[in-house]
Amino acid sequence: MLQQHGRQPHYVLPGPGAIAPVHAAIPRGSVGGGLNIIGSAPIFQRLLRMVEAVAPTRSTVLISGPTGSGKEIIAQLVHRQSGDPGAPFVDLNCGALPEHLIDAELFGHTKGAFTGAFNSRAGFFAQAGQGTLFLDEIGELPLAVQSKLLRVLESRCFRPLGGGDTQPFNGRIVAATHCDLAAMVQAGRFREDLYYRLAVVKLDVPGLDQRRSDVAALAAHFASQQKRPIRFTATAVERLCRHVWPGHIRELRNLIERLSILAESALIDAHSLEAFLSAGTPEDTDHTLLAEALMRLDGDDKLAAAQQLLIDYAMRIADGNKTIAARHLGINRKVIERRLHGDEERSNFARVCLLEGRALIEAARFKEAIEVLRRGLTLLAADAHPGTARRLSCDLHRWLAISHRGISGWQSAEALACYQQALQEAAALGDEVEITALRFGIWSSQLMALDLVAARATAQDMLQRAQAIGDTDLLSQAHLALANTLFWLGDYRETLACLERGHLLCGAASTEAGGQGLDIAGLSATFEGLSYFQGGAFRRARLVMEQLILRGSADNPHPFHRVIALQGAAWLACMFEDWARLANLAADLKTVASEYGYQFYLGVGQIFHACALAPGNAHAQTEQRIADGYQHYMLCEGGMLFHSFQAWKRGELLLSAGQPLQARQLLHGAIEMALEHGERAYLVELLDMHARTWIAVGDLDNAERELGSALSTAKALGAAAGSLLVATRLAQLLLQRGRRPEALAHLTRALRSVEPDTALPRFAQALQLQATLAQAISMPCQPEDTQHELSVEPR
Ligand SMILES: Nc1ncnc2c1ncn2[C@@H]1O[C@H](COP(=O)(O)OP(=O)(O)OP(=O)(O)O)[C@@H](O)[C@H]1O
Repeated sequence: MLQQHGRQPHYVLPGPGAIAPVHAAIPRGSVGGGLNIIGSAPIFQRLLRMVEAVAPTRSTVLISGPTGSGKEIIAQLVHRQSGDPGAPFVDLNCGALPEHLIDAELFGHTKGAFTGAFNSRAGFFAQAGQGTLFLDEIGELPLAVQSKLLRVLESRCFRPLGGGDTQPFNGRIVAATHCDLAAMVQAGRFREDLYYRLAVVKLDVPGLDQRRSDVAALAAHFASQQKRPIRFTATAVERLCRHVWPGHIRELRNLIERLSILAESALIDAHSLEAFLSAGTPEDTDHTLLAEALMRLDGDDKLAAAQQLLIDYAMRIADGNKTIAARHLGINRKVIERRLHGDEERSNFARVCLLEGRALIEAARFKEAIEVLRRGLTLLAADAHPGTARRLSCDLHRWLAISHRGISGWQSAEALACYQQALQEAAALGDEVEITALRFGIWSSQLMALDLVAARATAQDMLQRAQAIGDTDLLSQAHLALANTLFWLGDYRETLACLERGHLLCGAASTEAGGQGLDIAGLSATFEGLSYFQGGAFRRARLVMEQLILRGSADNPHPFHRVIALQGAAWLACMFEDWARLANLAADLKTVASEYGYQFYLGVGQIFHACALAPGNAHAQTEQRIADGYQHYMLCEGGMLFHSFQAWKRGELLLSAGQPLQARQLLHGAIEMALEHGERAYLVELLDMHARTWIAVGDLDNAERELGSALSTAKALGAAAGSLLVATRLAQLLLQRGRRPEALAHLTRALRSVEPDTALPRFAQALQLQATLAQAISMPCQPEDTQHELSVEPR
């Protein structure tokens, strides 16, 4: 966003009117600091000599002079001729900051100092360091802030909002004003003590009317800077020198810019100059054509639209200077102010809505966030500044998408529509960071639709963009997206490697929600733990589960983080077949999810709760509960993720309930779907369960064949936990068929590839079977041989 306040535009940070510092690093000893300051009039030369004398001292300086006369350029000169011109020059227009933000901008704030302070931020005093803090339009500073500024000048230290240590201020203050500060003191609108503190040295910049002899040189200087340089005839120069310049040097500079763009000839004579000097008299304009053009303006109220058009135009040619714009329009400055104020008000309210919405999302109050963010969008609809509106609209849509996703799951149609709208705005703004962040939303929809190939491509693209930008948050999000996708693709080893590359392994991940309203740390831990488990690193998987249980406890004040952690912990408890623990975790998950309206996670809770009843209380109704949880809550808008997991568990329940044919039918469909989509995360478990349906009906040949192919699949995927499951089943079958040595070989190999964990039923069972087999064929087993293959160590 560019902001023009009667000076060269400065880049403005995406906050309400905050002006980013301009850091001037000037080579020592450059004459005039390389600023190209023009002026040989005696009054101006006197000013330059004063600057030269005062600059090397650390004295506070007050610069006064009419708008556009060159106060800022003189402030820069003071800085550049000071002892340390390489230090920062921080430029702050006091009139451009909303009153409620001035404190935070000046003094900085700590994280959480106020609603919306998601991070701590250095203020302008801190940014100025040993350099210069230029306080332009100091007369606009509210009285309350004046006393705080006075305290800094007196004590030479300041304290950021929200606490923190007092910090020293070692820089220099240069203030400027076009107001008569002494008169303001008389009127009680400016603190007298502050006035004297600031005006230690006072520099008066003369208006152009006091240095007419410089007009020709200034005109030539600006003319030479134009893309199409122009020249003046002698009479034209003489006309320029006679002209009255209420906007002073800025007005002269703007006129020359206009001439360079619009004048027919590059040589300006007095005649062509006159038309530009008396701008605004449309004698030659065809009034009908003009009126017709105005009638075509957008909106119902053409009068208001025409007025806005004129004000925008006047502001543009006056370089943002309201006084000059008002003069161009022949109206009072207040009319312009009121008009602009209306637009700014709306933008500011929309911005407040954005901040409020974000705070509500942070507190996981998604429903309320949606209301507030929508209100912000309504306010924006009438905004007159397309750039500002677009940025705000993009932000509002992104956070709306996140809120919808929080409630209805990642495949929510509303969320998708909001992401798409935000992406359009970001593309129009050419904002690469935003475009990258928004790809996260697109990735999540692809993931939920089980379009894993596309999801992996999007995550990789996001990662490349994030690396090019070098943004830490984006890098974490991209690594999480890729790791998550790799897990579902069944590549557990790469999942862990990706989490490690993104510094997301347990303990390393930040506890922040991240820019996507997510719990990056909780989700990373979940996929880390699950990958360890599938890879047979049971000890490490248990450690992660314990951490997730802690994170999901009632001590965690953030409900959304709790839900994510409870989901991860329950998922792992389910894998470890720790039914008592799973029952508690699933119950907590359901309670928090229903209290805060997280439909998706309510479904997850219901599935895990049903799983916890297995295997003792298994019956067909329990299977129906899982199906319900999946259908009603998780499949919102057609999402299919989690499909293989729930089918595996439902198959198991149907089998335990004595319905092998139904189980086989269900599992068959699930295997087909998993193969079609490349969703291999639970493929081995599905194949194992499918083989069990053959055992249940006594068809051991088919069962043996299928267990053999399940074992090969597990090996190919590096699914050591799956191998153990299948090898045990195969060994039981082979034992039944009298092929003990073969059975023992399978079992020993599978046990070697996992970390020992006697609390895990499938491990204990395998170990016991191995002992039985070894004894039966009189061959001692060697459990101490066990070793596993995963190499990534936990943090
Ligand atoms: N002596 C000079 N030589 C060359 N250019 C100048 C000179 N003085 C001012 N200018 C140019 O004129 C324009 C207006 O100057 P500047 O912004 O410093 O005015 P100002 O008095 O600070 O304005 P405001 O009252 O809005 O703060 C700038 O583009 C600046 O570079």
